[in-house]
Amino acid sequence: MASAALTFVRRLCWRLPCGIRPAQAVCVPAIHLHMTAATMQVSQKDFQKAQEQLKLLKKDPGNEIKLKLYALFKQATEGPCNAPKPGMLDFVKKAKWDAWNSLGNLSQDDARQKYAELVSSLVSAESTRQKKEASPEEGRHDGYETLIVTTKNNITKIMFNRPDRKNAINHQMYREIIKALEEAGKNDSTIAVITGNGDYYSSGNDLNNFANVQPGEMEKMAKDGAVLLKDFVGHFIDFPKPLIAVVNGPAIGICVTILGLCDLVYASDRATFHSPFSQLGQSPEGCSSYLFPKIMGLAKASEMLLFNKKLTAAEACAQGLVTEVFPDSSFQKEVWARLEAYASLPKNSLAVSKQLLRSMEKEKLHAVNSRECEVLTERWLSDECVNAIVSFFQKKSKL
Ligand SMILES: CCC/C=C/C(=O)SCCNC(=O)CCNC(=O)[C@H](O)C(C)(C)COP(=O)([O-])OP(=O)([O-])OC[C@H]1O[C@@H](n2cnc3c(N)ncnc32)[C@H](O)[C@@H]1OP(=O)([O-])[O-]
Repeated sequence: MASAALTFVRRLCWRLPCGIRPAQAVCVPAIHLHMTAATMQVSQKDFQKAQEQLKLLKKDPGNEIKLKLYALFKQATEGPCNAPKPGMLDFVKKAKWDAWNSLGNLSQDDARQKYAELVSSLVSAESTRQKKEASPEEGRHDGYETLIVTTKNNITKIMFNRPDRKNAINHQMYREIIKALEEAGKNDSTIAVITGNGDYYSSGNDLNNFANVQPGEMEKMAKDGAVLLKDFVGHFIDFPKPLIAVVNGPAIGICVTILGLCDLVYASDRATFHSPFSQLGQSPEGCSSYLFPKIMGLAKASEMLLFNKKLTAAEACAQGLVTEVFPDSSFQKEVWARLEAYASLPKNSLAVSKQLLRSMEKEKLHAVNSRECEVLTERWLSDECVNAIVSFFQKKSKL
């Protein structure tokens, strides 16, 4: 059962990003009769230009936008949805049909207009992003695709940088975080800071990590995943300098549990803390099964780790997981001013003091990490876990 369901996930993941290519996949039929020749010409020209521009986009705009484009294209070229509704189990066709059908009686002229506007906003967002990337931030480290890593004013900042995926952590990002921690541990910086780019801190493990699994390779996927996770958490346990989490928005799963291994956690009042392991058929990691009861007491830890309770920033602070909460409007300014002051303190004194606070627990934490990864290896092969992931990809469940 588990393997059949994952095969389905693989099919969906392959088809959703590539399957909806509005400008390329659907040919443009004859122009509409109810418009005047002049409006028709201008609108049709813009519409065709938009289709050409769409093909030139370098970055995948994501399934939601692709569905919108698909729907507007169909409406613009064929009018209101007249196709028969696909069966419930044909998820991709159903998502496309729903998007088209949701446009109701929008006129073809308006659909063309909206299509052109949407493409224009995507083109301009891409051009802004490219300009930003062309003038790299001072002190930026090379060699990262999923992170922005900089060292400035004695601070190495490791920023999750997949904002269009809510900073979900894919395999590449796990490996890059490991590399960034190794660099930050050895370089001249006094402290290291982890934060997120965009509205989320991170939505946790990227569920696509489970998607591209061939039938018969599930056990290998689970074992390899556990090896990577153990190494990832191990680098947090062994990190030699003060490590500070700047939680700019909602945090989910693995990026919540590893907060217990950070030395300070500063949070915006927009942040939330959610570790929905049983909901996903999984189990706690990041040493949270040991550290959360120590930090907040067994009763509160159980509410979070067994029963998926999502905490507000204020609740997380009251329970000791977060050091201090700041209003979102002044969050970056206040926190970075404070961090710059900390980073001017004597570097070696901070490092040895951190070791005094943490070193007695290190052996225990590595043992907990190993055990948590063993349990997760089994969980990832369970029907409970596979069904939860399939359900996410069917868009039936969001947290
Ligand atoms: C390894 C050890 C064990 C780990 C444990 C954990 O971390 S457990 C915790 C595991 N984490 C979860 O279970 C969280 C699952 N995610 C969610 O429940 C929701 O996405 C949300 C509540 C985070 C944001 O809802 P929203 O309506 O504000 O935004 P949106 O949904 O439109 O998101 C934009 C795009 O990003 C995509 N994307 C986002 N996160 C993930 C992800 N983790 N994975 C993959 N994709 C993800 C999303 O599909 C969408 O893509 P599309 O359609 O444009 O191609």
